[in-house]
Amino acid sequence: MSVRSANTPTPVEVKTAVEGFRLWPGALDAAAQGDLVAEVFARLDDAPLYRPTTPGGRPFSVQMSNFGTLGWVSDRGGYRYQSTHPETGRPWPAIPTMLLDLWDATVGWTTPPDACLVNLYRDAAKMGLHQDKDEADLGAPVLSVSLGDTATFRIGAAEGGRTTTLRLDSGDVCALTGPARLARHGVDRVLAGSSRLIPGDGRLNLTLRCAG
Ligand SMILES: O=C(O)CCC(=O)C(=O)O
Ligand SMILES: [Fe+2]
Repeated sequence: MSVRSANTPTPVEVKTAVEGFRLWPGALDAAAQGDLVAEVFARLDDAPLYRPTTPGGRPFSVQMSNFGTLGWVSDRGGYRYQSTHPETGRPWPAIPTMLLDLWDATVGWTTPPDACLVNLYRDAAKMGLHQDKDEADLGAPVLSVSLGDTATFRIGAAEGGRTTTLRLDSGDVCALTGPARLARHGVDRVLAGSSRLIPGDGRLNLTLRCAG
């Protein structure tokens, strides 16, 4: 198990407008980060990254794919989870065991995740403020792993009010739990060149969810 302090994880409860945003700074050491990136890219041969469009028809700046029995997709038909890749029609590859172990070591939620969204931020890609609310059980946490370039992440209450900005560095793991499960959040920018971890550069974000 390559999760640092997996037996006694010590999350930091980050003070934001809403309680329940937890951060494990440096949860993955350099070796674990390298292993995970290799596992992810091997699976992306089967489930290639693609650029979804919003329901309004605008392409996302982030490239996406998924692992697990369900994957998050967006197109003119709306946001939803489905069991196959929209471009290849094939089932999504399995979630890497390392990520399932990380889920067990951190969020304290006994049901394993069935969905892992892969987000690749290259160039000026970013993600606008949104809520994660397409999952069947909105009580289950969302666990997010950051790899590669540092992100400027913003989080606020479910509706309106002030937002808090923090940096997510490579190897950091965070979770939306409890009242923060429906917090608005997004990535304002990615600091290009802050890491050399990702083949072709950029930032890789993996989010684990109980979708179905
Ligand atoms: O890239 C990130 O850190 C956030 C990703 C995210 O919010 C999402 O995929 O719903
Ligand atoms: Fe999100």
